[in-house]
This record gives sequence, C-alpha cells and structure tokens, in this order.
Amino acid sequence: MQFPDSFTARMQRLLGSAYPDFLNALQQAPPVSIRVNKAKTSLKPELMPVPWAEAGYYLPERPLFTLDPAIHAGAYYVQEASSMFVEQALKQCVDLTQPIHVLDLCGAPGGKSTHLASLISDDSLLVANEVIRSRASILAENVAKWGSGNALVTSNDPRDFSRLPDFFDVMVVDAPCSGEGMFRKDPQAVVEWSEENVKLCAQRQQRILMDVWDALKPGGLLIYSTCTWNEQENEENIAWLAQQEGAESINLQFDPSWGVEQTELQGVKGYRFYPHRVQGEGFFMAVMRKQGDAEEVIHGKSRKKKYKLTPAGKKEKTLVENWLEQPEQYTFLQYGEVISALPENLFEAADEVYQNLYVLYAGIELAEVKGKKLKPLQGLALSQHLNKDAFEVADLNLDQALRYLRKEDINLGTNGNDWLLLQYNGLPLGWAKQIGNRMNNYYPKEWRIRMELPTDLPEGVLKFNA
Ligand SMILES: C[S@@+](CC[C@H](N)C(=O)[O-])C[C@H]1O[C@@H](n2cnc3c(N)ncnc32)[C@H](O)[C@@H]1O
Repeated sequence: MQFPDSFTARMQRLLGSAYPDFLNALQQAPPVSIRVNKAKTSLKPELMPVPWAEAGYYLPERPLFTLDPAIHAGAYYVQEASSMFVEQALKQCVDLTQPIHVLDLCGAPGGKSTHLASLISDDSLLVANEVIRSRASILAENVAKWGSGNALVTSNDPRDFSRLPDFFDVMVVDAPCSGEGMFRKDPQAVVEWSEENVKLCAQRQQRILMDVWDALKPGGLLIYSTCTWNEQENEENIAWLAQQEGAESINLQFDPSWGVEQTELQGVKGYRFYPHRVQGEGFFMAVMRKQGDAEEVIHGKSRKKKYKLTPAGKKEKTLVENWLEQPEQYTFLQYGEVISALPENLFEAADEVYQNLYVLYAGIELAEVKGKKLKPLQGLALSQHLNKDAFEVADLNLDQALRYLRKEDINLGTNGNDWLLLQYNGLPLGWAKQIGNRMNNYYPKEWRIRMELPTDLPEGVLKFNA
C-alpha cells in the first residue's frame, strides 16, 4: 500500500522508531470483532475478549455475517474494536444507574448507538442522530434490531440541536473525518485522503462541536472521537474547544497492557489507538466536561402544555398491553396508524425531541391499526421487552430462517389464521401471517437478504442460546 508523502512524514514524526511496526501492522488483515447484545442472549462466547468492552469479542476470521440469522435478530453487532473504548468514558465518568439523556450525534450505521443503548439504564433516553437521510434509515434499522426500546432515531443537522438547550447529560460526537485509521480496511480512504481534506474535516468538526455545544447540560460530558491520526482533527480541535468553552479535560484510567496511547496538548488529554499496539483500527477519543453544575437543570420539566405525542386510545392500549413484558413501565402512543411504547418516565423528554427534531423511529413500534385489527410490527418482534407468551411461536431451522429473511414464502406445515412469531435458536426474527395452511411473510422488504443462498450453509458465527 502506497501512502501520500505528507501522511508518511507525519506518522514518522508521531511514532518515531515504532513507525516500521506501524507500517507492518497496516499490511496485516484487520481484526474482526463483534459486540454481543446481552439483553438478547446469555451467551458467553469462547472467544478472545476486547479488553475495554465487556461484551466485545474478537473472531478468528471474518465469516459471511449475512448468512447468520442471529445478526439479523440483533443478537450481536459487528463493530471495530478500538471504537468500543467509548464504554470506558461512560463507565468511568457517568452514573449509569440514573436516568440520563444521551445524544449520539453522528450515529450511522449505529455501532456507538447500539453500544450506548446497552450501557445506559432502561429509563434513560438515547437520541441516535444521523444527518444524511439514507444513512439515518440504516441507523433506525440497527437501533430497532438492537431492541432497547428507549431510543429515538432522528435525522437532523447538528445546528438543529440548539433548539434543545441544556438537554443532554452525555453527547457522543463521532465526527466525520479524513479516515486515516481506516486505511487498512478501506483502500479507498487512502485515495480520497489529502492535506486539504484534513483541513476541511478539522474545520467541519469545529463547526459541528459549536453547533451542538448548547444542547449539552452544564456539567455534561462530551465524548469526541474520530478514526484518524492527524492532530488537527484530534488534539488540536479538543484543545481549541477547551479554550473556547473552558471545558475540562477528563482523564481515564486503564491498564497499560491495553496498548492505548495517551496524549496531551495544552493540558487536554486524548487517547490514541494504533494497529501495531492494539488489535483494532486507528481511533482517537477525548472526554470533556462542560463547565457548570448539572444540578441546575431539571429534566422533564416541559414549559409548554401542548404535547405533540398522542397517547394511544384505551381500546388499542388494551389490545397491545400484554405484548410487552412489564407493560406498566410504558406509555403507549399512537401516531397515524402506528402504536408504539416508550418508557413512561421519558414521555416529556421524548415529546421535547418530537417538537424540535425530525424523528424517524421511536421506542418500540408495536402495531399498525388495520381497521378493527392490529398488525404486529417488526420493532416488537426484535424488542428486548417482547412478551413471547402473547404469541404463537414457530422455530425455524437455518435454511428456513434464511429463506424467511430473504422474504421468500416458507411452509412450516402449520394451519391457522393467527400471527406467528418466527424465531431461530430462540431469537425472534419477525412475523408471518397464517392463512389456512399458507403463510404470508411480513419481514420488512428493505431489510431482506438480497444475496443468493449457497447450497452449503455455514453454521452461525456463534452458538446463541437466548
Ligand atoms: C464516523 S461516522 C459515524 C459512525 C457511527 N458513530 C458508528 O459508530 O457506527 C460519521 C457520521 O457522520 C455523518 N456526517 C457527515 N457529515 C456530517 C455533518 N456535517 N454533521 C454531522 N454528521 C455528519 C456521516 O454521515 C457519518 O454517518
């Protein structure tokens, strides 16, 4: 792999005598890692753990993930290991037992959003945002598959968040960057790299940070990250923010054997990931605390009386209530034909988000009203809070599961007129409607597997027991 001269010169300056090791690591195959959804599976895989992430594991090789139904069920997410370091910032700096408001500003495809969803409490709110609409749909899909039920997926420009002053306790800005850390995984990133682009990225990152800063509560935490190594987009930007806003740099504690490199510029600390030191791609992260006292801001106090969210009708609520475990913890909402559920304590905060942002997906989408009947929705099938006992459930083998996920007609030899929840290894995949001895496949068209199935189907990536 040939790198631009100025990139090489900078990396030589940054790494000194370790530069040949770095170069050598860039020629190796990138490690493959996943993060397991512990709310969906009790499995502890016999795999090497990612040291800084409780549910992170390395795989010995890259399987054909598409052919593993468990990934479609949201039982795990394929995520680059270095970026799982965000977990350390959350665990070390935030009381995760308390209800908090968290923003993942640059969210698609959803690695950090699904990770955050696993770390925060059920009564905390996650706003997973992605400005680019087509990418926001992918984010919504991954958030729905993860199934936490306390996330809102929005598609807004960072500047729109100024409409929510002092709203978030934690903000993750995983900024669009020049992508040097992805050179090994994505040769196109090398082609697109230039000093000019580094400069443009750094300026755009400053703009993004300024645009969202007001939405962070006094005393709130900013987790800033990029997948690049140049200082302009990393330490220099964070030092600039500290100077502009008087934000305090937060120091993280970790085992030196992890290989994470700590840097400091003007008293501001950053954490660097290099492929010759960690099993992961290039990554940078810094943690800052906004000045002020968090106690000054009271959550959930709405200044307005008129809500945008509409509670579901009594009749509809009664019909869907037992579809969730612990329904008493939810408020049931209806917009148009869709009935959804949100943790009850999040109603005010979610309404505030609805008043000010474009919301694509919210909470648990439970059902669509079809005349006098209700059609269960995909969000319910994949929810961590689904009450399976409320439905007729059918187990699929690997071949049937993949055909179902391809949206093919499958025949299980059943007879009836009910909705069927289809599952693989105990993991719900979606719905089918029985019509006598036929069955209609209700898997979402946009999510379907498009590849042809091989004749020899591989085993799943992991043996999941739900
Ligand atoms: C590094 S990626 C995010 C990866 C994601 N956090 C994850 O863990 O899966 C950066 C994201 O920022 C989005 N983006 C691009 N321009 C942006 C802008 N001006 N403001 C905010 N986000 C932007 C990109 O579309 C992209 O999805």
